[in-house]
Amino acid sequence: MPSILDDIVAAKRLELAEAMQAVSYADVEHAAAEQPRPLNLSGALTSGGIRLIAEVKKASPSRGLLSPNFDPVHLAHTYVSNGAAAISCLTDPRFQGELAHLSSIKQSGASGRAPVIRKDFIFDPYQVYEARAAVPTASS
Ligand SMILES: O=P(O)(O)OC[C@@H](O)[C@@H](O)c1c[nH]c2ccccc12
Repeated sequence: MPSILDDIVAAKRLELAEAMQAVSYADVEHAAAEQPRPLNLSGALTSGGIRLIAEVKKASPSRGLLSPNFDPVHLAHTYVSNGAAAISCLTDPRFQGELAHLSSIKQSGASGRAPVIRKDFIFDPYQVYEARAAVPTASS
């Protein structure tokens, strides 16, 4: 019997195929390579004391809508201002996440204050390049 993860991965494979139709592997790889060097995540998490990764998450399948007035940029800056060591941004549609949330957080300058990472079901390097590219590369 397929588990929920099997269903999610099947859906993700379709989403990935669509994204690759819209932006080629070579283009997303190139866009990622153009980005400035990211902040050091492992350094941010090992610099002493309790280090927290704060999550930008609008909703979840188990809990429903978590943040009705969801503002990813505002949330990210609030987290950093209050001491978060890093920001994790959900980009999966089952969590009402979008790649655009990650992009807007990065473009707001938050990624200069703390490392910003993509939280999603990652199984292809293309998705890592998408996360590095500043502009949304998929029709999300
Ligand atoms: O809010 P929930 O439904 O309890 O989910 C938590 C956790 O499973 C979820 O945040 C998570 C863990 N790993 C992931 C990978 C991708 C997307 C989401 C996730």
